[in-house]
Amino acid sequence: MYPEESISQMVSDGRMTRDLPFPLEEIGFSNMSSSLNPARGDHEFLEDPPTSARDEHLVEISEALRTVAKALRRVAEGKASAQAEAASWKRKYELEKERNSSLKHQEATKICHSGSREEETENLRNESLVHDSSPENSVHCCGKDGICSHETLGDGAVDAVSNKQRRMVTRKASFRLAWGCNGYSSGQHKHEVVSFEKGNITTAGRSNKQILLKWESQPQTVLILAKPNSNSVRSLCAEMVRWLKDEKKINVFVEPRVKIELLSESSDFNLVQTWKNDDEIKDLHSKVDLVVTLGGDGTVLWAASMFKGPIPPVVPFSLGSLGFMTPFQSENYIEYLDAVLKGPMSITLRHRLQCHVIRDAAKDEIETEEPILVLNEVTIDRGMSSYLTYLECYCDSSFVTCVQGDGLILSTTSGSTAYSLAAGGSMVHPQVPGILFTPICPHSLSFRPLILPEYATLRVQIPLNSRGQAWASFDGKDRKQLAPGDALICSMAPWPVPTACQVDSTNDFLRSINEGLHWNLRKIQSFDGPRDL
Ligand SMILES: NC(=O)c1ccc[n+]([C@@H]2O[C@H](COP(=O)([O-])OP(=O)(O)OC[C@H]3O[C@@H](n4cnc5c(N)ncnc54)[C@H](O)[C@@H]3O)[C@@H](O)[C@H]2O)c1
Ligand SMILES: Nc1ncnc2c1ncn2[C@@H]1O[C@H](COP(=O)(O)OP(=O)(O)OP(=O)(O)O)[C@@H](O)[C@H]1O
Repeated sequence: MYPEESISQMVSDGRMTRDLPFPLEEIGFSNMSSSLNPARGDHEFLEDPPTSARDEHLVEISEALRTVAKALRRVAEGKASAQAEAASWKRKYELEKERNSSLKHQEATKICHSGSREEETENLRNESLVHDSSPENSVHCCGKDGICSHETLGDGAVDAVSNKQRRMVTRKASFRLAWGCNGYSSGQHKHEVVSFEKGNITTAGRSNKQILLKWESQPQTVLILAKPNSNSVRSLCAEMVRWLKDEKKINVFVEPRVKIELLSESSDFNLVQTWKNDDEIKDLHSKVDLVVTLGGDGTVLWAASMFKGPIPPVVPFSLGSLGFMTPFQSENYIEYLDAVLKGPMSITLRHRLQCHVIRDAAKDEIETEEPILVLNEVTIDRGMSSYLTYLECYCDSSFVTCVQGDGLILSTTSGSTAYSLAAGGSMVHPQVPGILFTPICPHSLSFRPLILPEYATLRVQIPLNSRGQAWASFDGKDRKQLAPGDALICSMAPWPVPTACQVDSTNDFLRSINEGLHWNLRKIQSFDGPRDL
């Protein structure tokens, strides 16, 4: 392929270096082509170098080129040993390049970095490779639709061949993480949770940090929602309205029923605001800074159900029997409300589920214009039917299972301590994002509850061959009949319910399960008895 007599010609016309697998300039043989002067007969050294070198540099070049030329000839002849030689030259080139690059950056790094020697070496190694112009590193990362791993890793392995304890550098393929949301690429908000360290995925921050709400301007308007038919609630409500108006100069909204009750007590409550129809309720979120609930968990659910979109922070006062979501004691309402109105306050962002019912008759059409939002759960059960429910369940496009039993609960983590708990589901901290999938009395020994990720979309289908109907209920209310062929679609809603904490999310949650549910209550075993010595 390369006849010996033509090598000098190939050097002078550039073919020799063009066909090399790497540029010789990069291992220190700079300006090789220009150093060779055919007119002077330099290229003739290649075949017959002089015993006394005219120029040290040219001797170096000629030796290198003779070796390469030999290797190339043998490669052309298909000899395995020549391939190994070429590979060894390539390897030398890579090591040389790495060394040069390290040396080049060392001075600069000495000035810029004050880290340890190991860190410096690691940084240099990474830096030299990141700045490599090879195709896999030339991809520009950190685009707007995701995050990239654009770092590389020195693996620290010892090069046994050279036996020089050189650390080999392996290249780690870069990649991009992108978050899809209903077909759209988005998720910049996820960047705080995931990062890359030397190309490896790590969690940089977690979402379990306590959330604080700080007012940027003074709250002006409070909506009070009160449990009906309770004398204690009625009298506390009247007292609270007076205090808010007289002491705090705050506008107060109450439900029309409550306004009538207040007015029957005194005309002083004339200035309390209310609404006339459901359309006005839709605008409440833009008028109200804070919602106060007086009742039990059901009143918190009631408050959440009034807001089909964004909902202002809720301060739940306990006037019920359990009060899992109502950490504030009504006796101390002045102290608590004072602190809340001043801020900052810890809040729990309680996720809600949004549900759509799709009728077989109107496939692909959503029955209600607005989704039904639930704070606790949506339940699909057998209602009055005496047959087993038969529900086909899908998570995104994957089949999950068939539920044959009394029904299925799709619950938020806030609802995990309500119906789902009674059906055998786990108790989950309300700040954990997820959807609980809990069967009700499944007629199967192996059916255990699941917790699915918060981004999942669940579909519960009543098969056409189901023997009975099913009923869906939303936070225990608004029952809807589902006929064979109908489906319920459920996913995380974009509007969580921010509820004020008495201490913080975790403290309030643990206090509720201990004091409300008497979780793991057991007498402590006495020391008085047999024990390890
Ligand atoms: N077998 C059961 O446990 C069962 C049956 C039906 C409904 N429920 C629950 O009742 C809820 C409706 O509540 P309601 O007050 O309108 O009805 P309700 O008056 O019948 O009260 C139900 C009970 O559930 C408690 N509860 C509600 N939400 C809770 C939560 N997130 N964590 C812990 N306990 C909670 C309430 O304090 C109350 O004691 C439904 O969302 C459902 O979760 C439970
Ligand atoms: N403002 C309201 N208007 C209409 N119904 C309400 C209102 N507040 C609460 N309810 C309903 O009243 C019922 C009981 O409310 P809640 O759970 O708050 O009281 P409770 O049953 O005494 O307390 P607990 O749930 O702690 O036992 C619930 O079904 C709830 O939906």
